[in-house]
Parts: sequence; structure tokens; C-alpha cells
Amino acid sequence: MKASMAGNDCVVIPDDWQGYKLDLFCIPKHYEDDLEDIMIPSGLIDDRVERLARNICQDFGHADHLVALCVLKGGYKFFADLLDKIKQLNRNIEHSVPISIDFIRVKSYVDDQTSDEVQILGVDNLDNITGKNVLIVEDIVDTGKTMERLLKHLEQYKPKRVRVTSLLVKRTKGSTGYRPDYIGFEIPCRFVVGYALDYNEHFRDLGHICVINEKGKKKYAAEAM
Ligand SMILES: Nc1nc2c(ncn2[C@@H]2O[C@H](COP(=O)(O)O)[C@@H](O)[C@H]2O)c(=O)[nH]1
Ligand SMILES: [Mg+2]
Repeated sequence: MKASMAGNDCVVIPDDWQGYKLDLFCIPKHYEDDLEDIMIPSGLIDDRVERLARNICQDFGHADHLVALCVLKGGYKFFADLLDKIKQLNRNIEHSVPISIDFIRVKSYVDDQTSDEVQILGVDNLDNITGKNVLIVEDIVDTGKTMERLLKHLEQYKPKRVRVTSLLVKRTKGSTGYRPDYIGFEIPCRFVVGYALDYNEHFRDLGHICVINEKGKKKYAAEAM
């Protein structure tokens, strides 16, 4: 992969990246026919998440408390892995930061199409973010509409400071220009699944980040279920 650190803020996967052939890695049998290629193998995700954890700990090092807010469902795997790495770092530094966790559910996609309607389905009462440092943990920013809507929604709870980390940011023509504070990978405009990213609730149980093929889209289309 010809990955670069353009803009110095993340790993950039170029538009002409063909991905890895499926038979070079382990893929669950039930998904073998439904994927085009592997865009980011799970080992590379793990290494990048470790570095994001370090950057976040450095920036929040002197905070008195941090609320890590997981955007469900797609963000759960990134959230769990990131928190594990932050906890490891927290055990070994002078100024450790107490962390509490919260969850919020946001829904904007059917099949591989975004809708203008972004639904925010609260899971917990968010009153406990008032006056706190908040880290929002998201799987992917595409147009940026979901995150802008969520940030607006959180304003009413008057948090002290809000930062956003997204494992992926897609290069898309429809972007609002929104860019998270900590980004894992900037990717081409293709619909990806795996590492908890779904297509109509399928593929969350796939470890690598892969590109779904036409057969997979048809098989798991909303109207086919
Ligand atoms: N499984 C995938 N989900 C995706 C992908 N691109 C976007 N999304 C979902 O949409 C929101 C963000 O969309 P936005 O346009 O409002 O920024 C994100 O949280 C995902 O749930 C994708 O390639 N695969
Ligand atoms: Mg998401």
C-alpha cells in the first residue's frame, strides 16, 4: 500500500489502492463471496489505534476527567480497542486521567445510501457530560452531516470541551468539510464493511475493513430481508 501522512494528521489510502486479495488473509466463510478486497487488515488497524490512543492521552493528559462517548453501533469495536490502549497507557504515566464511558446511537444509512434524516437515539442520559471533557468515538465520517448534527445535539448539555476521533474519514464530493480531531485513516469513496461497520447489520463480525461487492449488496439489501 502506498500510504502517506498527507496533512500529517492520518494515514491516507490513495484512490488507486486496489486492496489485498481476500485469500491472503482469513475471512469468515459466510462472507467470502460478498467482498471485493481487503482495504485495511485488522493488524494495521490495531497499530494505528495504538498511536491514536497515545495522541489522545498526550492531549488530555492534564484533564481531571474524560467522558468517552461511543457512537453505536459502528463505533463499538474502535471504542473498545481504543479504550483498552488508553487504559494501558493510563497505568504507566504520571498524570493518569479518570475515564467514564457513555453510549449514543445514531442512524443515517439504509443499504449504502446516506439519508438526510439523522436519527439520534439516546441510550443513556447525557446530563453527566455537563462541564466535562468529552471524546466522541465514531467509526466513519463520510459527508460529515451525522457528526455535525451530533455535535449540535450535545451543545445543550454544555460540555467543557468536545473532541472527536473517527477511525475512518472518506474522501467524498458531498463532504460538508467537517474533519475530526483524531483520524485513523483517510479512505477512497467506496462503501466499506467490517471492524463493526455494517451493511444493513451484516459484516460487523468481520475483522478487517473490506469493500463490499455487488453480490453482497444484493444479498443483504434492505428489501431482500
Ligand atoms: N458501513 C459503512 N457505514 C458508513 C459508510 N460511510 C458512512 N457510513 C455511515 O454513515 C455515518 C456517517 O455518515 P455521514 O455522511 O453523515 O458522515 C457513519 O457513522 C456510518 O454509520 C461506509 O462506507 N460503510
Ligand atoms: Mg457511525
